[in-house]
Amino acid sequence: MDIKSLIEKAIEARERAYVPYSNFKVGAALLSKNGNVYTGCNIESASYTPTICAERTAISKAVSEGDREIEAIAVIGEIDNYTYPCGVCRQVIREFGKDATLIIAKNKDEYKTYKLKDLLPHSFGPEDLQKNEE
Ligand SMILES: O=c1ccn([C@H]2C[C@H](O)[C@@H](CO)O2)c(=O)[nH]1
Ligand SMILES: [Zn+2]
Repeated sequence: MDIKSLIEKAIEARERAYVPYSNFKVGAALLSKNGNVYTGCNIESASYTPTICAERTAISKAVSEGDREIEAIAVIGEIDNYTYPCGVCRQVIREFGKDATLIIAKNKDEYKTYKLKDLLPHSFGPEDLQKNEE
């Protein structure tokens, strides 16, 4: 799965966003270390708080299928603008993809790539809790 194909899957998922409140569609496509792709869109709620971002929808699909390791995740929000994952999503990506690559796309041809650690420096993660158990 190349980067462009992953972005195209994120764009397709974006079309399925359920966003009656913000009208801001976001799509994500997660490539697992096993080579599987899981897509996600944001899903809003009339009571607002239960809203789930596109990234976490994709991660929930992967993890609930037993695929726990993120190789890369592509994200696209507003077309022709870069939309970066919110802080909550960065933390959830951290849980399953300490070394993940984030692909932030404007459209199918223009994107930037980052390592999770550069978007969430000095992060707290599962290993930090395990140290406590020793
Ligand atoms: O990276 C992001 C940023 C925002 N949203 C969603 C949440 C909400 O539905 C809408 C506006 O914040 O965009 C995502 O899905 N991913
Ligand atoms: Zn988010």
